[in-house]
Amino acid sequence: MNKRIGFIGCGQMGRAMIQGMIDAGLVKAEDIAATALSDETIDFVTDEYGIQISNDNKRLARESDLLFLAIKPYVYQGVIQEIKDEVRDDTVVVTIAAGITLDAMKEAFGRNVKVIRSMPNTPSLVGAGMSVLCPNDFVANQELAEVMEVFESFGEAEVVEEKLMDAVPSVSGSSPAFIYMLIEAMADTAVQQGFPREKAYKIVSQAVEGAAKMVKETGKHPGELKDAVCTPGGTTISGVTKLEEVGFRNAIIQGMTACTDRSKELSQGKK
Ligand SMILES: NC(=O)C1=CN([C@@H]2O[C@H](COP(=O)(O)OP(=O)(O)OC[C@H]3O[C@@H](n4cnc5c(N)ncnc54)[C@H](O)[C@@H]3O)[C@@H](O)[C@H]2O)C=CC1
Ligand SMILES: O=C(O)[C@@H]1CCC=N1
Repeated sequence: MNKRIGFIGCGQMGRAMIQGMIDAGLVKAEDIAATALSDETIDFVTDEYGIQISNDNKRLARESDLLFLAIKPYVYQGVIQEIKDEVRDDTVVVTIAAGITLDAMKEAFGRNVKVIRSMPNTPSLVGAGMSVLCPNDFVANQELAEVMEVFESFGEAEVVEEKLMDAVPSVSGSSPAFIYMLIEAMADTAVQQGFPREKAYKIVSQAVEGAAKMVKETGKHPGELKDAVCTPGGTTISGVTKLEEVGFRNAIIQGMTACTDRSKELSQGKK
C-alpha cells in the first residue's frame, strides 16, 4: 500500500495494529511513523518495530495520509487542538477511542475533516483482530475501502451505522478481556483439579478457539453446537445446568450492558 500511515500514541492498541500490519506485509515499516511521549517508549518502539518515531505530533499530522489517533479518550481534545491546523484536507483521520463521536471530532477540528470512527481490539497483534468502523460523510468510498484494507490486514473488519458504535466495545474492543477472564477461571479450575498451569492454559485456550471456529465455520446456531456436546446424562449437561443455575448468561449480559452504558457516558462527554 502506497500510503504514509501515522499513529499518534503508541501504547497497547497502537502497537498491536502496527505489529499486525507489518506482519501482514501490507505496509512497510518505513511507511509507518508514530509519536510517543517518553524517550523510553521511543527507544523501545524503534528497536522493536523499526518504524519512525518521535515526539512531534504536528509533523506527524502533516505527513500522514492516514492518521490514527491511538490515544486515550481524555487526551483527544488536547491533541486535536495541537494538530488540527496541520492535518491536510485529503488526510483520513481514524479514531480508535471508545466514546469519541464523529460530531465531537467535527467540533474539535472546527472544520470538515475526513474521519473514521473505529473500534479495534488487541488480538490485532496476532492477526486475529476484530475491528468495527463508521465513516463520516466526507470519507469517499475508495478511502473507506483503503482503510478497510488496512484493518483487514490484521484481522476482520465490519462497517456499521454510528448509532451502534457505543455497543461495539462490548462485542469487539473490550470483549477480549471478558474472554481472558473466562480462560483464566477455567484454567484456575483445571489447576485446582491437578493440571499444571501451562497445560491448563493451552488446553482451555485451544478449546475456546476451537469453539469460536465452529461457530464461524459451520454457520450453526451456538445452541445447536452446545446441544451436540451434551450427552444425555453426561458431564456437559451437568455443567450447563449448574452454569444456568448461577446465572452465567445473565452475568455476561450484565457485563456487556455495563460496557455499553460506559461507552454512552463517554460519548456524552462524561469523564
Ligand atoms: N487497549 C485496548 O484493548 C483497546 C484500546 N482502544 C482505544 O485505544 C486508545 C489507546 O488505548 P491503549 O493503547 O490501550 O492506551 P495506552 O495507554 O497503552 O497507549 C496510549 C499511548 O498514548 C501516549 N500518549 C498520550 N498522550 C500523548 C500525546 N499527547 N502525544 C503522543 N502520545 C501520547 C501514551 O504515552 C501511551 O503510550 C484508547 O482511546 C482506547 O479507548 C480501542 C480498542 C481496544
Ligand atoms: O477499556 C477501554 O475503554 C478501551 C476501549 C475498548 C478496550 N479498551
